[in-house]
Amino acid sequence: MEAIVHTVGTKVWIKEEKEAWIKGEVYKAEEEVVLVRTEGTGAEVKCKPEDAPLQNPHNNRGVDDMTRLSYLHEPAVLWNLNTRYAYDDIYTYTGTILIAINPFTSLPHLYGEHMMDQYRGVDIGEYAPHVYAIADAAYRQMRKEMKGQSILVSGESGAGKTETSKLIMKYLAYMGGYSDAGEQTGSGRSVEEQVLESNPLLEAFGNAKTTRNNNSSRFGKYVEINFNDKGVISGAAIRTYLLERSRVVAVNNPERNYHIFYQVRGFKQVEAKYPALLFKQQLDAFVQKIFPMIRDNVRREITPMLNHCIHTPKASGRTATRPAGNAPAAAAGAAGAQAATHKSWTDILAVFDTLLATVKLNFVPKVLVQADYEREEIDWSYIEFVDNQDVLDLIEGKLGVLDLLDEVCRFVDAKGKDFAEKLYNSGSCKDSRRFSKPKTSMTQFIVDHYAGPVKYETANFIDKNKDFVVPEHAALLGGSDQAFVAALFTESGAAAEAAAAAAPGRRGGAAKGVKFSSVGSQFKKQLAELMVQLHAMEPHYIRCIKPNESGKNDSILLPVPGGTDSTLLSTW
Ligand SMILES: Nc1ncnc2c1ncn2[C@@H]1O[C@H](COP(=O)(O)OP(=O)(O)OP(=O)(O)O)[C@@H](O)[C@H]1O
Repeated sequence: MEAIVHTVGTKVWIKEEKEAWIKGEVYKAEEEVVLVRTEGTGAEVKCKPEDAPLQNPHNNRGVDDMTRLSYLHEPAVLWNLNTRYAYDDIYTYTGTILIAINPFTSLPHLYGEHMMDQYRGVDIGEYAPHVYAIADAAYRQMRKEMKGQSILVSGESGAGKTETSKLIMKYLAYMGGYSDAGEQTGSGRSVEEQVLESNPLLEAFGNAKTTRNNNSSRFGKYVEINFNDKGVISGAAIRTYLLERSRVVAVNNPERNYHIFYQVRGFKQVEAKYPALLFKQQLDAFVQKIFPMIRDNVRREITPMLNHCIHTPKASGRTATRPAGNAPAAAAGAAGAQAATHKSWTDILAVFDTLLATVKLNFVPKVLVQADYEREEIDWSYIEFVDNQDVLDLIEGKLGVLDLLDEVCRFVDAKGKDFAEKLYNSGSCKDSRRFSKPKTSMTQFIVDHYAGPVKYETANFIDKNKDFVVPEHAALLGGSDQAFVAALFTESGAAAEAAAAAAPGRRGGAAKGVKFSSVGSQFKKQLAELMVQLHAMEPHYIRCIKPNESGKNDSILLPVPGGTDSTLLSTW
């Protein structure tokens, strides 16, 4: 860090309660202390020189690469992003990392073929920062070095990851299009068409309105696009991570269930009200129209299930397991008909998972199948991350938070407080400097993440971690006259696994040799797998930022001085 030199007249930043940082000018400077007059209010502030970071030379539009800032510190970064955002310059580089600030409004001048053309083959930095520039750099590097590239898109919920990923996919489809891959997949549609068409399908079954985002993806996504040696798309695969399945049966107002329920219900309402309008159109045709990529046989099996879900009588009373809103209430089933209810739920869960898997299978070219087999051979031993290691140890290490959660989940009557107690008493947690117990609570715990401490409420952890099907349900579905449903619970052996997994819990303790399936353990495995893949590729980074909580294209919400919000309460 360069020495901070303050003299009379030096332009600086001063921390302020409401605005986070305001501009000021030094009017008296001593070795240990400076006196600053703030801009606008004219307030006089006395502080240490290091608490008055220097302003960068005047520039009304900010800089498009933050490594060009003479002074790189929090107020400089915030000011730069804020200034650019005011001009709808939502993209900014920090070296080769792209920062993308959600505009919360359509900016058509930024996208489309004419813009793709502009960024084609052009080095990063030559034109204004753009997501196309990152996609282009990855594409060109792949061709030049003949090496796999990855683009990591990160950010909090509602920051714009999904939209950014779609823009990348469009760009890559544009660059690597015109293949004859339709023949290859046997679907009559080219791979790039299928890649793009997969988005509405995945969003229908995997996205829902939450308090943070009206179109929140409730699963992680890894999209793999393969190119041949001519740079033409030859195949694609989508791997999904941890779909939030509990949402299907339990949603809290004002959140909603998965979009598909509302889409199909909308169709049914129109059909009921205007039968003449729809004429001979059926739900099946509707599903085919909006999701052309679902194979005919799968669609024919899924459609009646969706129909059945929509028509299951409304649940009464059991709000805890009842989705909010009318449409998905059908998914909760009738309270009086418990078996039917469970059938509905598990049907839907099966549909969800299978649809996501179907999208994947539709794309998979033979090379990838082999890669999948090879994947099974990978040794999932611990992968070392240099950064953040102690938090990772705490969460996914031996006898860490996830291990202990699995232990507790093996007992049928376990409650959140039992889990909390286990954490408080376990050496691996209580001895970690990243772990603490809130003084007054017996159900919460705090993890000190790199961005600050987060308080977790354990109440829902147990239910959300269980990932097995009750044996009766597995048996019921395995015997279904719907071949599609039956196959899910017989061919894959899921029924046997589910029965085994559920058995110990039902006896009130863990049995020897039983394969226990939990969301936490899957998470660990999938993450390890992802890291192996990413390590083999050249990474590119895009950091998405949600500028404010209102979801409006007005301002960047500046952080309040004092750092992170230590009272944030998270549930899993
Ligand atoms: N580049 C963009 N242009 C216009 N609107 C955008 C853009 N990026 C994001 N948005 C808007 O912000 C909303 C939220 O973005 P998005 O769904 O991509 O967030 P996310 O990071 O994927 O969130 P989650 O983690 O909850 O899935 C979008 O539905 C869209 O309205």
